[in-house]
Amino acid sequence: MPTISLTNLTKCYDGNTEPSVDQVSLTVEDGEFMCLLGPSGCGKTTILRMIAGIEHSTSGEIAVDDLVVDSVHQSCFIPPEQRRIGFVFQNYALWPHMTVERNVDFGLRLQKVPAQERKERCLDVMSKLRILEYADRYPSQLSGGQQQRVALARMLAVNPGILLLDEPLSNLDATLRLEMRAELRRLHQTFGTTIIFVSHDQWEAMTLANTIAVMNKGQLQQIGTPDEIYAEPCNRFVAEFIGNPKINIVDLKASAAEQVSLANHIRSRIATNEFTNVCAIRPEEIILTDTANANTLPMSIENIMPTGGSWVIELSFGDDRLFHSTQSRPKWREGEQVNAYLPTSSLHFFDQANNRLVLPETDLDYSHLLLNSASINQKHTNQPLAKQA
Ligand SMILES: Nc1ncnc2c1ncn2[C@@H]1O[C@H](COP(=O)(O)OP(=O)(O)OP(=O)(O)O)[C@@H](O)[C@H]1O
Repeated sequence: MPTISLTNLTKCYDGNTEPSVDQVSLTVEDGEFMCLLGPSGCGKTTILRMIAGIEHSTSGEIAVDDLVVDSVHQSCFIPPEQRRIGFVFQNYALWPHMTVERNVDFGLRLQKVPAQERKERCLDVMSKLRILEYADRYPSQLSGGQQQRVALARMLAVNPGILLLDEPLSNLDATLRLEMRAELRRLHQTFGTTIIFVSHDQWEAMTLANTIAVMNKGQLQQIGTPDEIYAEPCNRFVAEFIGNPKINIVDLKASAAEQVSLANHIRSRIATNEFTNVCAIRPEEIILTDTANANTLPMSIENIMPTGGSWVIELSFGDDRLFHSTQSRPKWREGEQVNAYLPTSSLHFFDQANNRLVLPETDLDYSHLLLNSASINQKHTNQPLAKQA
């Protein structure tokens, strides 16, 4: 299967002041399942359309294996039909007057594949996608998920080296989406096709892709495995975009020196420097305990929100709010005090330009913050916390 390389790929639509895709460079390896992930309007579909050849680039280059398929600089543009790339759109546009089998057969007929081979390939792909029993039905007689599978079958029948999927699950309900995700994973394992998948749904991207490319405002932010992107976001945008509930952000520069705040205590325990702007911690990384120790901070439980199988707990410390998430039923009630541990290794730091900073490892020792409930009740008075000996 082919490899796709984008080098400084840029697209400026006529009349727009900002590029929709801005100097994007990435490689999609043979057999990889990559997801382009980012908020609406960040340029994901435009990249897909340029790879398919439906849109011309403004500058930069697209190569499939060693063959340049789009480069203004080299005056080269290979038309879509010669790229061996299949494209499944958000609305999968089946031919309404053709049966399922005729729809699946469509691309093979265009390629003038002999009748017997066409029949065999259609049967094979319909059976793999479990739509054989609907072969004689028309699209209007199928559910959304079944139509989706027909659209995929139509693409796979022509055996494209590369499959481009533009939010193909966006029109489906939650149950069907889940089924189709499993279907897509199976499909990728069975056919080994190189897939580029566009989504603005981080859950979809994390569960499906081998590699995620996070985009924002036309620019590539980070590329890596789902684990890498989650565990080591390269900037604040990626940290906040990935993760549900969202990562907690503590502005290290916001509070006055004498204020009771997480910022002050993190700053007093970690060797931050003048570049350190914000600290972040994922909700599930906060550990809550009954017993205070040298490494815990006293917090109040403001809210406990069940989300079905897990819980989100809103905590307060002084004027700061943190969200904790857990899959264990909380044993505390709203209004109670709890001790929170923020492991040093779970803290992320970002500079003024919002880029990730790696600070020297320091133990977060909160021993001077071991407060009794009386002192935590002072939280809204902005009194400095008494240090324990
Ligand atoms: N034909 C066009 N002419 C002018 N601007 C366009 C055109 N197509 C897209 N754009 C602009 O380019 C930017 C990127 O659009 P694109 O559709 O690639 O984003 P996206 O990340 O796929 O968004 P979504 O998730 O909403 O589909 C947007 O600001 C959009 O308005």
